[in-house]
Amino acid sequence: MNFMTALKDAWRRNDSLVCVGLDPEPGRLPAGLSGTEGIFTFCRDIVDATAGQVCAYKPQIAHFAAQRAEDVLERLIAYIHETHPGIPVILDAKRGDIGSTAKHYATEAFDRYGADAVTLNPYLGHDSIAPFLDRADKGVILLCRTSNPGGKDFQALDCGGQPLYLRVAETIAREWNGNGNCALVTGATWPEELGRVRGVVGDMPLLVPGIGAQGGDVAAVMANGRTRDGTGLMISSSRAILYADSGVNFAEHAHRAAEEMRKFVNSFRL
Ligand SMILES: O=C(O)c1cc(=O)[nH]c(=O)n1[C@@H]1O[C@H](COP(=O)(O)O)[C@@H](O)[C@H]1O
Repeated sequence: MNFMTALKDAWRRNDSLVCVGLDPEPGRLPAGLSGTEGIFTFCRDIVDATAGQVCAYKPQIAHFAAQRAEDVLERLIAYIHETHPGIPVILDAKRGDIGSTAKHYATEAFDRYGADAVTLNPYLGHDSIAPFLDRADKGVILLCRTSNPGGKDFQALDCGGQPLYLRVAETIAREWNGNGNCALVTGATWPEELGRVRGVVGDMPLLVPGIGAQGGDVAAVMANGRTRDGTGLMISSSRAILYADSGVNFAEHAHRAAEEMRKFVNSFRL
């Protein structure tokens, strides 16, 4: 199914703007789980426990690749599609390279891993993103104003009277979104900037990491980022949900943390 349609359906069906980030850390797996099989079991149990609470999942590729667990990532995404159909999977890979290489990254994300959307770095410009944009059924989620402290080093630089991140947002909304498959990353730690981005991109979906472990403010994100119909956001949290508890009942605690976050976000929806 088309990523944008699947996302809108999941917002409605699960009444949720919450995205759970799947960032397995070998040193934080619950007792009894280890190795690449432990990573699969951990992520699978988190997914099964939270599938009713989310609008998307976002596995982060380095957390798998660093453990030589790319095959686990492939299996996990296939598992999500089979067991919880209709929940879009965003591969967080932040790719960006010249066109001839980018086409292989597009094949990797969409055909090897079977992701519905991928995060990308727009720094190399339009031709580096074209192989992804051409996949009209897939989501192309571009870094705009990232959540980390150093995000401002380049993103806030003056670009003809406006910060670079706003110019990025405008260009993507006006010139790159011919297939209607673009979204932007705007960190929860910069809610005012997120509001400025919303002001120039209309109803384009925003992926908003930085809630939970990075201390982002849900109320401010909602006030500045939600669209008129109370959607438009994929508010992502990884560590605060995955590691809500390290005991044998980790999945139950993850369920509770995701449900609390869903309800808290929804309290600011309309
Ligand atoms: O693209 C991302 O997902 C991303 C962009 C950004 O600006 N900040 C950011 O933290 N992320 C990712 O979102 C996740 C945040 O994890 P937590 O801080 O544990 O919720 C990590 O996987 C990051 O790589």
